[in-house]
Amino acid sequence: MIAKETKLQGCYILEPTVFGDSRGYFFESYNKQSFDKLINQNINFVQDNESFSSRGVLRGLHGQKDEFAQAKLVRVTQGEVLDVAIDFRKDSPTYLQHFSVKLSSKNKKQLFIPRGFLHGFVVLSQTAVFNYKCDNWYNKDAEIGIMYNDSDLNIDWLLNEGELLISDKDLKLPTLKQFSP
Ligand SMILES: Cc1cn([C@H]2C[C@H](O)[C@@H](COP(=O)(O)OP(=O)(O)O[C@H]3O[C@@H](C)C(=O)[C@@H](O)[C@H]3O)O2)c(=O)[nH]c1=O
Repeated sequence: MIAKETKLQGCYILEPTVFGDSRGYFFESYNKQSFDKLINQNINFVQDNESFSSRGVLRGLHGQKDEFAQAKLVRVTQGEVLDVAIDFRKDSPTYLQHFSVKLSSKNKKQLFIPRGFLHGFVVLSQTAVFNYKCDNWYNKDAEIGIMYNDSDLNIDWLLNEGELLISDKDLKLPTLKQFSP
């Protein structure tokens, strides 16, 4: 596995070492010892999630507040998505900046998103299976979010607005200007 820090402090792109042979391939998708060493932190993941979505489905921008914040290690095991991490840490030099990367079952890239970030993705392939580890439990009451098309964040989702499929819940999220913590 190799890791490269993105422009957002503490947010890393990881690429596993893939062993291919006549049978197919093998790779370690997560190994606590090497992962912690690569990102120089001790992360204790406690929950694994999986979602399935069709092309155009956009989930986000989501986070959990205060002591319920979650760091996430995200990857795609079928299809391709554009994944977006937004630095939502008030004290960070890159506060409100975002980082986007295509994650796919083909490139096998993973993104580590620290606590205090918002996260979202849009599906670029016909369908996609999205898998992620979280270092804190889901807490419905601690959920926070910002509207995906917030004009201050100005995220390029690569697809046309008409192609997007978004939950009613996400369409009710506030803009940055409306957001009150
Ligand atoms: C996230 C989550 C949802 N749920 C339930 C609540 C709800 O009934 C159903 C669907 O939830 P949502 O609509 O919030 O699912 P979704 O929009 O896929 O939410 C996810 O989006 C991505 C971008 C993230 O970063 C995740 O942390 C998470 O917020 O699943 C859990 O039981 N546990 C969980 O950890």
